Amino acid sequence: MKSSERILVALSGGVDSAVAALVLKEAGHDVEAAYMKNWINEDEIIGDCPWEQDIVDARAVADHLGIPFRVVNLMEEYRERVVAYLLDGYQRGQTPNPDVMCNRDIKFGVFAQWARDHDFDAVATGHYAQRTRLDDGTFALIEGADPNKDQTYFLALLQQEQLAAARFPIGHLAKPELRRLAAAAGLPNAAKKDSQGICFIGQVKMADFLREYVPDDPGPIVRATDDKILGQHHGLHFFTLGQRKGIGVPSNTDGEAYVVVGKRASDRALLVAFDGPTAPGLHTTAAKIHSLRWNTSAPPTTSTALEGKVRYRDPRVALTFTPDPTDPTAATVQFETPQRGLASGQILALYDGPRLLGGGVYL
Ligand SMILES: Nc1ncnc2c1ncn2[C@@H]1O[C@H](COP(=O)(O)OP(=O)(O)OP(=O)(O)O)[C@@H](O)[C@H]1O
Repeated sequence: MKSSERILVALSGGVDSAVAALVLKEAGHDVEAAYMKNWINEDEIIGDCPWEQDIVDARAVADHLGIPFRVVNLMEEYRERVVAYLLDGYQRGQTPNPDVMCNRDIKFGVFAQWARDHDFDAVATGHYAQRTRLDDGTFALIEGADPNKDQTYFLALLQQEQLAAARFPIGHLAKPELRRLAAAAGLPNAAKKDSQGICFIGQVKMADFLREYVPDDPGPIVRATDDKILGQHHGLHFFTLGQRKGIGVPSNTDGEAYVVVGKRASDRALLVAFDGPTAPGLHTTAAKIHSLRWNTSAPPTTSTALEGKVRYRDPRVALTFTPDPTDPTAATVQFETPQRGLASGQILALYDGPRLLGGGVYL
């Protein structure tokens, strides 16, 4: 790495990417900033999107740091790559992860290409992840130093070329320390609340988004244990395996709550059962994975003991990874302990200790 690089910081208006820009600037890099604009922000079909305020905040941070700022319009690419994937997944009854795909295809895809085209050496974000150079000159991605904030899960599908041109300047920081740095530097958004949820919908709830874009497709709510019809739902796409909230069927008198345990395509039935270790279909020890991508140059070629995060914020769990001998993008994983609610379309991130190796999608 050159001692001083020309780096484009993806500035969201939030405090994490603001401190990312600050850290790089203080390290002597030639730093510029860009806000990515996505289509949903522009359409403003649903609710109150904070994107205009985010741009104001991002610009104020850039001004404060004295770095150039622009808005990069990626609405078309976003619609094609992330929103289409999201809607298609939900329509097929799956649980897609737009954040992971946004990172793979937009931030470290078209946005990174935009940066290359404009002579930047790298793109930096405010993700809590640590990138280190290995002896062979390749890069490894290690969990963020703050265990409560680690975001490597969302970077599970990045490949080595993407890591090579990525920078994560805040990965070594704990959030309280980052806030202190932001305040000490007088960053105008030092006390701004953390954003929640997926990168393009902002504060909009996924259910509201789906109501707008996916037609209702009603069917029965059926108890899996005895096939009793308990009610009606508006569409299977509103539900995910393991979901308890918003099913619309009351608990029984013992206070046992219903949980989604499956979807039956033939009659569009939402299958539910009382939540617990014996709920049929809720817990699994084995899963098939497809669309695997690795950031390591040596992905496992035989059955290998690894760890995995089955969802963001879950701890790493032990598993045996067995590659499909005929398809390098497919595998089977066997978990040491049963895992709850592994929905088709969700992402499995694969780790060797704190090092993220890659990830794939549940079949
Ligand atoms: N609209 C956007 N424009 C530019 N960069 C963005 C945008 N949305 C997200 N990012 C980048 O991706 C990183 C992770 O995004 P995420 O939505 O998880 O935000 P976050 O962790 O709350 O960070 P921040 O505090 O910077 O918003 C951000 O730190 C930022 O670098």
